[in-house]
Amino acid sequence: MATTRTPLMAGNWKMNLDHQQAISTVQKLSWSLKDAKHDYNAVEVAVLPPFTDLRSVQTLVDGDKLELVYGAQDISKHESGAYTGEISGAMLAKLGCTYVAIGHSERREHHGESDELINAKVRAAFAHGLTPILCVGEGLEVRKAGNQVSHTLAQVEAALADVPAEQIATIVIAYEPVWAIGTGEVATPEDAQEVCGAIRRVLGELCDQSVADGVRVLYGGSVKSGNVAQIMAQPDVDGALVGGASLDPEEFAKIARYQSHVTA
Ligand SMILES: O=C[C@H](O)COP(=O)(O)O
Repeated sequence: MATTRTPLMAGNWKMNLDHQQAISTVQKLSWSLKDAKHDYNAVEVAVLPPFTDLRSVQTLVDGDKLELVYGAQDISKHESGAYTGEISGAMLAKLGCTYVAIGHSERREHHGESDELINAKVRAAFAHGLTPILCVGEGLEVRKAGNQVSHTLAQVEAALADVPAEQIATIVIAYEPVWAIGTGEVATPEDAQEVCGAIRRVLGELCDQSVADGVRVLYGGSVKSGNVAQIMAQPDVDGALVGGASLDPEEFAKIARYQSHVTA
């Protein structure tokens, strides 16, 4: 079935760059993309800075009328109140966020986030008009046992429990094998396709195939300008969630311009 899915390149800065560095990084990124005459309608570009940078990024994006979009790296499941350190969906929406990453493996591992909590966060994001970038993926032991597909699909199903099909239709899912994150060990294009294709199949079972065919499934894990084109050539990979390489605006611009590597 011919389905148009606009690729998304999202840069997850993790706990890097203060609010001044954020401004200069976004400026350099937008200049690089402008110099390359980047078509944002053809490949959407997003950055996910730390919470403390969001107001600065919002001011720059609004002031300079930049076409790139931005989001947060996490969200509270709560609406408001006595939850010290938490950031609500309403706060993120007020800052003009488009996206919010939910369930990143670093939050699952270092902050004990359960599938139940991740499901609550997905529902909180939708309640405030934010688009979740739901992160899923297996660790090395699961991969070695050959259980990467069943493990990842179980995460997807748990995160989307009781989420209506019309919301699932707008979600972004990022498949990030944990063993490939920040290690330089990128999954092969075939590895990425195996799991991304399986994610689309399970979305078809949860909703229907026309919904599944419209959902963007990203790959994340040691993506760089030198390997992005091969990964993007896979039929069920619709973009990348980029960590370390997104801190270098020129490198991230090259990743967003992956099509130029193909035609170069
Ligand atoms: O959110 C991004 C992923 O964790 C990938 O990080 P990485 O590109 O540094 O491997």
